[in-house]
Formats: sequence, structure tokens, C-alpha cells
Amino acid sequence: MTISIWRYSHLTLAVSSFVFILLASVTGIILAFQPISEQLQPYKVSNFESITLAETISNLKAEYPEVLDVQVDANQFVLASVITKNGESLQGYINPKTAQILGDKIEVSKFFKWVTNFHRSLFLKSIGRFFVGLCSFLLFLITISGTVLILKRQGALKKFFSKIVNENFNQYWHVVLGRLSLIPILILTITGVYLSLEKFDVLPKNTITHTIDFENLSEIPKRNIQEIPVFKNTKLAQVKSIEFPFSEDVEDYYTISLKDREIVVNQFNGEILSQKQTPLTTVFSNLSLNLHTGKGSILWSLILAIASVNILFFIYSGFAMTLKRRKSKLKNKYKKDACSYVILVGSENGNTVPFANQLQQQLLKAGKTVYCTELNNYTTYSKATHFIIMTSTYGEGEAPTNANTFLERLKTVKQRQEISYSVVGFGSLAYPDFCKFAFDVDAEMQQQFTQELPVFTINDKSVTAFEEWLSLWNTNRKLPISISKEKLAAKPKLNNTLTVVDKTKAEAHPDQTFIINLKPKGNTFTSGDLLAIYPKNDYRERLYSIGKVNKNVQLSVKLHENGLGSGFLETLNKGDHFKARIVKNTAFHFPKKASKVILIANGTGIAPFLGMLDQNTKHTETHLYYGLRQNSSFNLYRAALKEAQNKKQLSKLHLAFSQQSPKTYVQDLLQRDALQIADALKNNAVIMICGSLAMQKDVLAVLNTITTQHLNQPLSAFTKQIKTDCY
Ligand SMILES: Cc1cc2nc3c(=O)[nH]c(=O)nc-3n(C[C@H](O)[C@H](O)[C@H](O)COP(=O)(O)O)c2cc1C
Repeated sequence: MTISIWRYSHLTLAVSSFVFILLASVTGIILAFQPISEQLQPYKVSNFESITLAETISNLKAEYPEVLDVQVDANQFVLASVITKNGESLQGYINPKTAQILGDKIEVSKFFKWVTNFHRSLFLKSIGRFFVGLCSFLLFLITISGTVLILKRQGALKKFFSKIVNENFNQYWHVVLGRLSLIPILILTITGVYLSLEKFDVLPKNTITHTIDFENLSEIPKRNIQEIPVFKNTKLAQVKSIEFPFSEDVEDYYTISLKDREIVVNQFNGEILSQKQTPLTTVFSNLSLNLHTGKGSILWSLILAIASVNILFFIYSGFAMTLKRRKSKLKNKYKKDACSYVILVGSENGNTVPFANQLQQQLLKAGKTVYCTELNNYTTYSKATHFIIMTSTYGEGEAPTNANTFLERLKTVKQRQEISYSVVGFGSLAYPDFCKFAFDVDAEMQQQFTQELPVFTINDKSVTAFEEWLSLWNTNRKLPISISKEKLAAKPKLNNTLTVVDKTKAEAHPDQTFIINLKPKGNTFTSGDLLAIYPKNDYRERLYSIGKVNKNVQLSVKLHENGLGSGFLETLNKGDHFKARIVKNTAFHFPKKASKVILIANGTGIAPFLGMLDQNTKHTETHLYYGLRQNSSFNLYRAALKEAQNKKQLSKLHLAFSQQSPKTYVQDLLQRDALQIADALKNNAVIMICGSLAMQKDVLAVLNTITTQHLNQPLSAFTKQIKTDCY
């Protein structure tokens, strides 16, 4: 079944039962405190587990002239009904070690009785009971469909509990709490259904009847209670109730109900007269009651209370997510065959839709005819001249639900006219397959249409990045489109405060470059992750590649004229602090296992590599190809790289100077070392590239020549071994 059907079922079940579930959860939370308040009473004696039945019965018989019965409840409180020496009839909790009365039987308060009644039947008697039972069953189905949705989201059963990226409060906690309360909620619902079925007499009722051979009852050998084997060998903890013999007639006996069976014992010689297993329905019934109410365990009662609070949160967050999805509807002014621009959207949770809506509105304002639809609706567009595909990636590099049949449709639906296209990928660097679906779409589109711009990727809904794409696209299309950032920009989630440890001076460097070391809060980042800063405290974001050096965040920054990010960082002084966001960039971490690592950088692209070399304490063979303008540009990094070489954390350094004669670029050095590079790639080496996009393009072209010439394969055969982070 597809994810949308599961999601639809999950939602429909929730909508149809949420009022009942809401009421049952609120009352359930209150009721969880009843067993807790009971258990806090001081009626359980110490070392209860070691007390025997023999000890209890003989103590009671010694203390009271007549004992009617004894019950041991889920709290291990022992309740006895006795007649005292004064002839008074008494029911209360006793200490089985002394037979002394500890207190009166606890009566459930009127308030708890009222809430219990409401919880069971909503005061609607049988009809109410039926609905409560039904809703328990529906909640069971909601839990199952929710589990399937989590499984689909996580991609595999073994990943059920693996880490979840926190992109959205409601979504994140819906899944995290859903996983944590899965078992308690399943137990609550199954036991709830069982208890309801029991009330409707649907389950078979088995009562125990004993057949006793009254003819052969004997009073001899007369045994003391303490010497009767079954009493000696049975612990009180196993007992549920004891019915004492009515009189001293041999035909009256002890009936002892244990957890798994019921026995009848001759009161004189201790012979077991009959023994019957407890029926399974009774075992389940007791188990269901204890599990559903939390009787007998403060911990379980608390777990049930927390699970019920979570259910309330699921109702809220589930509806909040649904509303958000609904709000992100696509609307059109023109019919599909009347438009020259077609925006095709792929979105799982609606985050990409506002970007598409903005672009559509602004294009309409500019007098263009635009049609906007989901990728799965792809069909013919008789007047289209340009497609803009805006799609997120979901699961593990897969298509979002409303785009999962697009690639198939693309093969069958044929357009009649020439069409150009641009793909904008929305994704998150926290996932290894960053914007993969956008790249898959682009590869297929290239077969039929003209690519106008290479795939443009947008991390974490960055409005700044979208503006960058728009500016490139505007230039190409000769359009003046600008978007309303306020409508798109979500408040950035600043997750760290960084303090300046030290900073070099930009003016001391020939290329106006400086290194800044920042002390973050916590240690949960690594080299290759990104630091997102918001210099003007608005939506404008600037990203820097992090090198983790001495547990600090180290950035290498080139000061640009009027540069928003570089200007802000340049004005900071030692001790200053500011809030920012550390963005995980799992796709650009130093490989844990690799025969060899080849790092390629130019300019400030060295930043993450300085950290990776500092962290390369396993001495993985690592080569660095580094392009700078001139020898003096290298002064800033000389000491750190020398130290890395001395510590054998950098095996070899290859420098290229582009403004010194002979002018050399990193790709020239790669070409020079073509044989070693080919050999390394063949032996599973990893190549990491960081720096300018122009350098990346040239380097990839040279690498492709190397693999084609020396390994008879294009570079695309080695994609898994190439990691890039260029800007
Ligand atoms: C369960 C899940 C899996 C994701 N998998 C990826 C992924 O493999 N690659 C990626 O770049 N982004 C991934 N993302 C991030 C989304 O693509 C990103 O948040 C996007 O902005 C969501 O837009 P949408 O709500 O329109 O689908 C994933 C998000 C979620 C919730």
C-alpha cells in the first residue's frame, strides 16, 4: 500500500474517533492517579515475597476466633474478613506476619468512581460502553497505521528507532513520542477492547467447579497448619484469595485461589482434595485489568498517564500537520493548455509549495501565463515553453508522495513542442542523499527537454538560496521576478551560541582572508558541517563550512566588499558571542573507512579540511591538493598544515598557485598525478572537493578524463567515492 493510503487511513480513523479518544485520554490521565494513590498507602509489609501461606493462616487463626476469607490485591495488600474476640465482624488490611489490623479497606473516592464511570461508558450505559470499546479498537488501528507510516518514513524495520531530523516541531515530536509510546498505547487499546468484549459477554465465561469425594474425607492424620505441605510451600505472593472452612466439619475445606490454579485443601490433614487450572479467560481478564488500569505498579500507572498525555499531543500535532498540508494547495488562474510556464511541484509535507506559489504569483504579476500542479499530474501542456520543477526529496533519496509516479509518466506523456526546463531541488543536508530526487528528475528531463540551468539545490527551505536561484533564472530568462521573502521565511531555528576565541586580521592577508575560531555550546558537530549565521537577524542566511579544530568551530572567511556574512564575522572581537545554527552535513564528513583520502580545495574551501586533518588521528593516508593565488596566501595555513604533516595526519601536500608563474591550478596537479589518482579510485579511495563551483567543475572534468583514460569508465561510475561541498 502506498504511503498516501496509509496516511489517509491514519487521518480518517483519527478524525472519526478523536472526540471519544480525547475524552478517554483526559479521563485516563486522571484515573492513572487512582492506583498510584492506593499504592502510596502503607499496607504492604516488607519482605512480602518470603511470607508463606502457612505463616499467614496460622497467625490469623491464632489471633481471631473466626476467619472468613483473605484477599491479596494487586498492590500486595492483604485484606481479611474476621470475627474478633469481642465477636465483632471486621474487614481490613492486615500484616500477615502478625495478623494485626493495619487499616480499613480503601474505598474508591466518589470522584474516581465518577470518572471511571465516564471513562467506561460516558454515562450512556451499554451504548456508551460500546462506543468506548469501538474507539479503543479504532485507536489500535490508528497506532498500527501510525507505525506503518513511521516505518515508511524510516525506510526499514531496523531503522525504526534511528535518529530523526528535527525539521518541524509537530512532525518531529509526533514521530518521536509515537515511537516511545507505541507499546503502552498498543497495550492500552488491546486491553481496552478485551475489557469491553468481556462486559458484553462476548467471551466465554469459565467458572471453576470442584468435584470432591466426600465419602472418603478423613480427619487423620491431623496436622498442624504449619506442617501442611501445600501451605508450607506456597508463598502468599502467589495467592489471590483464601476461603476459610465454614465450620470444623471435615466436609468444610480451604479454597485457595492462586494465580494459575485453584486448590481445595482438607482442613485437618492438609490433603489436596481438588486442583483446577485458572481458565485462560480469567487470566487474560485479570491481566487486562491490571495492564489497563496500572493497578499494582506505580511505574506502569505513570507510563499509562504519560502515554495518555501523548495521545492528546498526537491529536493536536496530527491536526496541525494536516492543516498545514491542506493550506499548501495549488491554485490556478489559467487552464493548463493556456500557459507558457508550467510549475511542477513535488512536496511531501507542503514546505515546497509556498515557494512555488510565490513564483507563480510573481510570474502572473509580470504578465506571464503560469500553470502550477503536482508532479504526479504531469500531462500535455500545448502552449508550454518552459517547465520549472520544484521538488523535495523524501525517505532515503526518494520522491515525495505527490511525485512518485512522475518519472513513469514522463516516459509515456509526450509534449509536441520544444520545451526548456529548470529543476530546483528542496532538501536537507542532514540526509545523506541530498536532493537526490531532483537530480533523478533532471537526468530524465534531459532526455526530452533542454536544460536551462543545472539543478539548483536548496538546503532547509533557505529563502536566500531560492533568491540566488531566482537571480540566475531571471538573468537567463531576462525576467525581473522578485519574491516576497516575508511570506516564505520561517524564523530560523538558532541552535547554538558561539563565542569568539581568536581571529586573524583580514587586512594582514593578501586576499583579505581570515581565520576565526569560535567556541560553540556542546560538541555535537564535526568537520564538514555548516555554520548558518543570520547577520541582520532576519531571513538572510550565510553558510560557512566548519573545520573542527581543538573542539572549536574554525571558519576560513574571505572578506568581500559589502559582504553580509564576511562583514559581520570580520567585525567580531575576542569574547564576543552570537547565536547561529549548526547544520549537519552528513554527506561531507571525513570517511570512517577509506583506503586513502584525496582532499581538493581552493581558497577558503580549505576550512573543513583543516578540521578533518586535525581529526585524522587514525592516520588514514590523506593527500591535499590546494589551490591559492600566491605563495603569501599560504602563510595563513602554513603552520597548521606543517603540524598535520609532522603528526602524520597529512601524508602529502600539493600546492598550486594561480597568480604566480608558472600559473598552476589544482586540476593541473591532478592531471600530473593521473596514474596515482586512478589507482586510488580503483582501490576505493574517497575524493572530497571543497571551494568554488568553478574549481569543482574543472576538477570533475579532469577526474572524468582520468577515469576514462586509465580505468575505462566515466567518473559517474565512482559517484559514491566523490563528495563535494562547493559554493
Ligand atoms: C522523513 C524525511 C526524509 C527526508 N529525506 C531527505 C533526503 O533523502 N534527502 C534530502 O535532501 N532531504 C530529505 N528530507 C528533507 C526534505 O526534503 C526537506 O525538508 C524539504 O524542504 C521538505 O519539503 P516538502 O515538505 O515540500 O516535502 C527528508 C525529510 C523527511 C521529513
